[in-house]
Amino acid sequence: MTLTVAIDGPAASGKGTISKRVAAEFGFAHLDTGLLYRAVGAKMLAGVEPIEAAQTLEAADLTPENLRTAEVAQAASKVATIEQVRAALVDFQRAFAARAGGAVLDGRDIGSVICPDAQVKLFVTASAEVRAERRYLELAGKGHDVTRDGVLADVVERDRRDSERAVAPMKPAEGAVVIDTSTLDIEAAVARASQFIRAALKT
Ligand SMILES: Nc1ncnc2c1ncn2[C@@H]1O[C@H](COP(=O)(O)OP(=O)(O)O)[C@@H](O)[C@H]1O
Ligand SMILES: Nc1ccn([C@@H]2O[C@H](COP(=O)(O)OP(=O)(O)O)[C@@H](O)[C@H]2O)c(=O)n1
Repeated sequence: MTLTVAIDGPAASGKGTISKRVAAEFGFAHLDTGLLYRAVGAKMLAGVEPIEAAQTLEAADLTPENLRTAEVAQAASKVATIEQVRAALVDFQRAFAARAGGAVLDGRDIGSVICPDAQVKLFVTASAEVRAERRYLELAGKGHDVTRDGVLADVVERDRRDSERAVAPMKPAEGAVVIDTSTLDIEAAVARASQFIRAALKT
């Protein structure tokens, strides 16, 4: 069967972690759509015009390690406000979602715009302070030169830009279940998400 799981939510809420884990548990393919915007953002920082970058994006551009920096995240959220950038990425995401065997996509507009018919829609969130602390530990652990205040400011600024933009703003999709992970560890958050997928598989 073709089951689509849409997982949206703000920066560092844990949607990627949940997506990877449930994809492995249920044998679904996983697409981190944030990487598409990060790749376009990185190209803009390298001097390429963002719409052109989105229209010519290739698999080889999606190299997670150099894209997971605070600078690229900010650039991603800027290019993500451009309608033609978003439009250039729609077909790829929808084709991925329609894969036989099931797919999990995580991002900001998956349940609202990319896959409004997804059988499972989750909106994973947590307080800004909790999310910033998690992202700080992640980046500091990888040796990035970051401060707690700097990471919190980045997260708050991106959330504001992502939720206030005119095109495909971040928001819980109609029918989405909100999972607040502020007081949930990874195991508990994944268990919550799995429960909704299991229920959808039974229907
Ligand atoms: N429920 C949780 N409790 C504690 N840490 C978490 C939890 N979920 C995710 N993390 C950690 O927080 C960081 C950000 O998680 P990630 O899944 O990358 O978020 P997102 O995809 O929403 O940006 C990672 O280092 C991850 O291991
Ligand atoms: N479906 C998506 C995914 C990401 N994005 C944008 O891309 C940026 C980076 O996304 P991400 O998911 O990699 O960011 P994190 O939540 O991992 O910090 C976001 O701040 C959004 O501006 C989007 O607009 N739509």
